[in-house]
Amino acid sequence: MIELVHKESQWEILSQLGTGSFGRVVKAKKINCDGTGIIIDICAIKIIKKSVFTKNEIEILKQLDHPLIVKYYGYGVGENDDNIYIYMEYIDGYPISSILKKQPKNHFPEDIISKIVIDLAFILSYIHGDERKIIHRDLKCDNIMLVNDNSHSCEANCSINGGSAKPLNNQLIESCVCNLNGSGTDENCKSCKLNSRPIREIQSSCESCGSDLDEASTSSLPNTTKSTTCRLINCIYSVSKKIKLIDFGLSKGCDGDSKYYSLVGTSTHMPPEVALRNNTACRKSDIWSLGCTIIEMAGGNLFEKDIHGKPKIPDHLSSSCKNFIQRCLTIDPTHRDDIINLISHNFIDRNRVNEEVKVDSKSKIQFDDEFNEVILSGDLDGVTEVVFGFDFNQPIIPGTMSSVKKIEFGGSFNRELLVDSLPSAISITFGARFNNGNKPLVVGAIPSTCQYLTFGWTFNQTIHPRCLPDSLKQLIFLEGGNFNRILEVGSIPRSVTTLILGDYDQKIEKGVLPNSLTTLELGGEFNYPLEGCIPESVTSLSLGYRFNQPLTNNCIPPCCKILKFGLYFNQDLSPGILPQSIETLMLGYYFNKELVEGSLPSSITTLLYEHRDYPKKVHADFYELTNLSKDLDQNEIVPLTPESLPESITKLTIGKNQNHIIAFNCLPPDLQSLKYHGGFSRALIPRDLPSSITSVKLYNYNYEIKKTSFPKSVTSLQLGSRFQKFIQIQSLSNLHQNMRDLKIYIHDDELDIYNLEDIIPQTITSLIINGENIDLPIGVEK
Ligand SMILES: Nc1ncnc2c1ncn2[C@@H]1O[C@H](COP(=O)(O)OP(=O)(O)OP(=O)(O)O)[C@@H](O)[C@H]1O
Repeated sequence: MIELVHKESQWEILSQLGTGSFGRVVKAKKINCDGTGIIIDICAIKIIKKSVFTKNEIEILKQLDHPLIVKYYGYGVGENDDNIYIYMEYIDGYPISSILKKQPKNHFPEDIISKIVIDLAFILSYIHGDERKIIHRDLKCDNIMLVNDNSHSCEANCSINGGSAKPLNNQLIESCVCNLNGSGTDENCKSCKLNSRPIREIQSSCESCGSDLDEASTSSLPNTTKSTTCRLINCIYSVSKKIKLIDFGLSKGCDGDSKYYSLVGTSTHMPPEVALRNNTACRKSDIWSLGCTIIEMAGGNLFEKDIHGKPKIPDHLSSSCKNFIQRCLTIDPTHRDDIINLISHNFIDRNRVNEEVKVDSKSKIQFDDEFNEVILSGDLDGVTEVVFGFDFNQPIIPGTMSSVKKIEFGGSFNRELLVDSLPSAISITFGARFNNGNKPLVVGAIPSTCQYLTFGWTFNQTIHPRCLPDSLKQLIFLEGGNFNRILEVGSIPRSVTTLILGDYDQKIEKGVLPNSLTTLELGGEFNYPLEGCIPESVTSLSLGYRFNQPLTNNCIPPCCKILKFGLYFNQDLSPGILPQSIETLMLGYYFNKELVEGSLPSSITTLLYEHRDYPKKVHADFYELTNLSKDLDQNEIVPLTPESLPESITKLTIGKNQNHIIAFNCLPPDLQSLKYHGGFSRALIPRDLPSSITSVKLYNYNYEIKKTSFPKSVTSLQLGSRFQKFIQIQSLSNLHQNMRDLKIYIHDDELDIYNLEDIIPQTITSLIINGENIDLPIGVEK
């Protein structure tokens, strides 16, 4: 790393941007470029005392190059002082925590929260990704800057409200240079026009239109220049569409999911595993902080905790937003979603579509199921989202839906889609009976704006090359649907990243699937060799229940991370067949081949073994399957052995086949989560489970629980299932003191909760019995 000498004479300090616990940040201009290597003009400089400086922040920053992350330029050692100067991109904007303070009720509207969360999800997936493996460790509103993009003006926005618009001017609210010693603004400074205004305080009036931002305060501005609707966040959001993440001072690189013990971060946003220093902190610790950051943006009080120690989720949020937060706030990090899972959560997905859809207008029309009249010109002017009910089956006349960006048809619609009938649609979803009036789609019927296209069960028309637009990102033929036409090269546009081919039952020729694909699901019936047909770009591949073809070298794409086989797959997995990129592997119920050492790549962290999925069509075959499983002779079962499970596995799910017994004392050494649908043939003994394990689900275990049955690391336990009730209830009192979450299934007639009062350990903070949440402590109402 090149270490420069920071010469004060070369820099003109323009203003102070902020202070933090490690130092201060200033905006500065390079006035003398003399070959020091720094070529940027204006930048932000973080000034830190050498005594508290670690190279950590710069080691991390130099690995990052992302439009939503502050850019790092270099660092210098003070020529005449004992400071370190970190040169970074100057971000013209505000920390969103400051903007929040000026929002009514200190919260952002949910649509703005969702935009910020989408950006944060992209940032986290970038830093957490395997190429970088970086944990930020201090995610919070203070460290997220809302960027003010001066290339636009909010003049139009403000003048609508009668304001005297002027461009946003950041200089106005930065503190005077007299404050550069970091001691706070100098009230006596003659040149300081801002007097003792706190550093980077956001004004209480909108800078753009002068309107009062605080409803309660009285403004000296005449009424004519006041805008009641213009709020700073709206002004900024109308001119800026992005955030930037700053402050990597506490960040850490992690190898794989290496753990850490240090107590770092901000207490309000700190995940339990960091507070407990129990060495389970990992990339998912940022996910907890993400949940807290959303609560912060939604005006929640992070000090208000529920009985599990989780911050309370504000009531006013939508159910999908609440669910998203709940998933971030899962106590046990092994059960907490990672960012890849969260990106496909409907809070992000729905809003990602909506963000693109609701560019200008807010209007949505949902018709009743009985509505079935022709839409005439002018009926839907300005409407951006239309949802038709079940009965609607009228032709769409070109010119009647010019503003519609998102459209969903109900079950009956089966009219031919005419060219230009949906000229601006971004998302189109057809219902169950749609088959384009039983004619092939013509070029232009699906508009060149369309990015998300879903066909229902009936659709089965040839898709001619170039018939679908190059704008398309996601193409879905529903599972169990009829679509089964041979796809030609060019049928699937080169822009598509997600393709779900419902029940497709055709061989796929080389080159048919474009290289843009990252997610591919080949439906239930598909059972053809994969060789050459799956593009190398695919990172998530799901094969349907019927697939059972031998795998050849390189037939699985080399960067594939998620690989799912369905029910019937039972082919040799010789070492090297599966690429070293796979992190999640699902092997179906009938998989019964020997797994030798190296069969499963050592990149796997999650293994679902003997998985039994229930796609619609499988129901028809259910009896066939049940009989087959009965026919399996115990001797024919190939057991899992310690050699067959790579040490990298942290999550293991084993299916229902009771004969698949593994040597428990040889489970992978870092295993964190075990879900076992089968039954044990003996009681657990102390060395059965590794001491890394935190979550155990035993769907069919009926031995007495001993004090040593579970290692002290286990904090979450499920005993029994709906079909296999747990009967050794008295022995639950032997559960150790670290146990927090307990889920049990017992016979209803044994269920007198108050009898459990003396049995369930007091340390349990979450108790679910037969699917019901039980209020704790038990017996309080007695
Ligand atoms: N690149 C930048 N451009 C503009 N302003 C910045 C930049 N970096 C930091 N700031 C401002 O300076 C403040 C302090 O920066 P930062 O959070 O990086 O410092 P810190 O000493 O690490 O703080 P903390 O106490 O949160 O760890 C930020 O809240 C922000 O307002």
